[in-house]
Amino acid sequence: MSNLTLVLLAAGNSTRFEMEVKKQWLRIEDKPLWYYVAQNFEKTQNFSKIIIVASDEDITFMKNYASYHFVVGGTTRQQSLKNALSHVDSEYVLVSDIARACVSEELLNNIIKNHTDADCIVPYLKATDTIVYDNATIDRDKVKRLQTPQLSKTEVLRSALETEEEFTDESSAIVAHGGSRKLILGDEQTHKITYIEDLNKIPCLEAPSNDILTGNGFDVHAFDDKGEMWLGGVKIDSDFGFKAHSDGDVAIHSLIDALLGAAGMGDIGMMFPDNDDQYKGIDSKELLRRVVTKINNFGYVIVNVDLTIAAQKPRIGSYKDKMRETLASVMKIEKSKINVKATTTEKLGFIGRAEGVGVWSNANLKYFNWKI
Ligand SMILES: C[C@@](CO)(OP(=O)(O)O)[C@H](O)COP(=O)(O)OP(=O)(O)OC[C@H]1O[C@@H](n2ccc(N)nc2=O)[C@H](O)[C@@H]1O
Repeated sequence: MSNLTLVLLAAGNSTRFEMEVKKQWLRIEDKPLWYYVAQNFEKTQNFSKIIIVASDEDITFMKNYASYHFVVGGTTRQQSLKNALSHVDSEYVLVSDIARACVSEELLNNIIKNHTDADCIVPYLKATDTIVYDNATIDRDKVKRLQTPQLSKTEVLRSALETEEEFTDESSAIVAHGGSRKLILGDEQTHKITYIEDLNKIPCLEAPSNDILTGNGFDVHAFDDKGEMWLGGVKIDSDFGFKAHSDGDVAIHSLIDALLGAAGMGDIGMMFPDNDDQYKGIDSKELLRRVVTKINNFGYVIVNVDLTIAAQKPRIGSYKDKMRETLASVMKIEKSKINVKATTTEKLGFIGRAEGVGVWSNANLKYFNWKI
């Protein structure tokens, strides 16, 4: 059906999911959930356009995976949908939530088959439990639990959403606006992922892959004949510091690049530009904290990290343990997963001439394992 646009809503902040990882970034094998869902739809239908609605930050990373049409979401599902609709120019639009991860080809074809029968085609499930509404038992045979995807006439949906009233699905807005709705039997497996325990109720989702993702980082800072020296998150007893925009902790900068590298998220300067005043003099442990939060939100878990600090001075042997403790606390991992090495360069090169310090780092990540 070539006059049909797919809109996938993935801008939710997963508040009820109550996990560090945002549900759209859970891995199915090695694919983020949003990508897994989009590819499944793409396999079953020839859409005129596929629009993914997500946050700015997510879109930056999503572009690593695919060249779909990305639209920044709004503060509510309805606003996100309106943002998407401004990019829809096909006669019909199919709207689904990424959280409904397992939409069968049969259900999708059945929705499409009925697309001319009403302004909105909606899958529903019957209510099998006794239903009490506002303390009164009601006739459960009249209760319909609506699901997505829902297929709407684009113009009908667009005008139905020109309202301040918030609706949790397209068909309710359309019916409230005087439009028609056709209900077709839905599918239990199109269950919406709202809580972490929902994941084990959905048979189509494969566990995350056991891949280990490796990244490396390298950074250098020249000595400054003034200021404090911070290295590995620890204050070094020294009468000289590093030339830098931040606190100059070259070990943490190298470690950040290794973490971002393993996650495929670019480098430290992209995330914290060294000409941005907000980072002037910043404690690099705060930068590391933000990077760890981001990689956890995007579905990664730190396995281990290893740093090599190349410096003719200062001697850091007595600081290593404190560095490991400090970094473990910031990264929320065991101290045993952090190794800090030090070496001179036998007086060779700029490091050997004690002009500055260079640090190499490696980091290993794995995917957050939700399939327990
Ligand atoms: C921590 C921060 C923030 O305060 O500054 P410092 O305290 O080190 O100065 C920065 O994140 C520290 O970023 P870092 O990446 O080490 O700085 P630079 O080496 O100057 O690179 C800055 C940006 O320029 C880009 N870059 C660098 C070298 C190059 N030949 N081409 C580039 O395009 C890099 O991708 C990086 O994103």
